[in-house]
Amino acid sequence: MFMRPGVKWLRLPLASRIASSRYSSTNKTVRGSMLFSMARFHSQQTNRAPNDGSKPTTSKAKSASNRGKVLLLLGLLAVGSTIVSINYQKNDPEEFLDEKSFKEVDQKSIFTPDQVSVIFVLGGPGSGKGTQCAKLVENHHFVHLSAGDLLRAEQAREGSKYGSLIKKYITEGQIVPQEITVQLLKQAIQANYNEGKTKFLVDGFPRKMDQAITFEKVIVPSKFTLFFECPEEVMLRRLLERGKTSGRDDDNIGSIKKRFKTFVDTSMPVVEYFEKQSKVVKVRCNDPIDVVYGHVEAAIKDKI
Ligand SMILES: Nc1ncnc2c1ncn2[C@@H]1O[C@H](COP(=O)(O)OP(=O)(O)OP(=O)(O)O)[C@@H](O)[C@H]1O
Ligand SMILES: O=c1ccn([C@@H]2O[C@H](COP(=O)(O)O)[C@@H](O)[C@H]2O)c(=O)[nH]1
Repeated sequence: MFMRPGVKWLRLPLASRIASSRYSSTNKTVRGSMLFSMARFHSQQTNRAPNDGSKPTTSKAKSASNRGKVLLLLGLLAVGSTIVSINYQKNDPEEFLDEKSFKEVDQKSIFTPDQVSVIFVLGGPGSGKGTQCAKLVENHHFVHLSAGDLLRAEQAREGSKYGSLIKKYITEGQIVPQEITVQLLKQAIQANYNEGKTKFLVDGFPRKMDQAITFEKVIVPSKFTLFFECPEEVMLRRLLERGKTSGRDDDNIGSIKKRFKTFVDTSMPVVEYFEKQSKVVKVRCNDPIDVVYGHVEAAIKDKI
């Protein structure tokens, strides 16, 4: 019900998808121009007089008409091939970015990494992201932006046209369409930046490949990702405990199971994507809160 187009395609390794799509498109373009060259070559060949001194055997008119047909055929093939090439070029991650402004190829990010530093904080539901971010804020004066908190605030905001949609996605453990979340983050970062704040922990985001690509393209490339590794049974225990008082729509066993599945299927590919860029710092989170914080400090001390 909440599946969006392109999900299957996104399951393939990103690098190979980009590579294969670019390879195909380049090949098709090359093939298109090769056909034009072949047509030109054919035309040159048929216009040349035989070099044995004999007269051409066919009439001028017939030969011109045949040449015309061949050129037309080759021209059509070239045009068709170019169209195929353009369609191949569409088949890259940006195909899944729904909002026009997010698709603009030449769009520069609003901030450079020198102006604004963003650390993504990822980990399974209940792994302790929010808890550890609070400690980092105390000690390093980061601005903590939790994508989940921003969505819940938008859901609760009077007059929000997205309220019921957000509630549905959150209860189902699904990822809210990126346009909403990226926009909320963009506004929050911009507002803080206007007040002179430049260091951000973006918690629980990006949860899906399209978000990762859009955020880095439209707002700012991330510095690195802090990733909390935690066994599922530990996270389950913590969330059920939190659910006794949190009042969250998704801290119940039904939603928690769905969130775990979404985490594995949809969010882990994001971690793998950044890992390939050597931009992931992993922290073991199955220890008491202060011990985990010790791991966090040790892991990031040379990176902030
Ligand atoms: N190291 C820890 N040991 C025991 N309990 C913890 C630990 N870290 C966090 N908790 C508790 O587990 C619950 C979940 O923690 P927290 O809200 O920080 O996780 P989260 O990763 O931000 O979750 P979500 O993604 O669902 O928002 C909280 O009740 C918190 O107090
Ligand atoms: O980028 C995001 C982040 C979160 N969501 C939705 O919110 C809930 C709760 O997130 P927490 O980080 O656990 O507070 C999550 O399960 C998603 O449904 C999102 O859609 N996109």
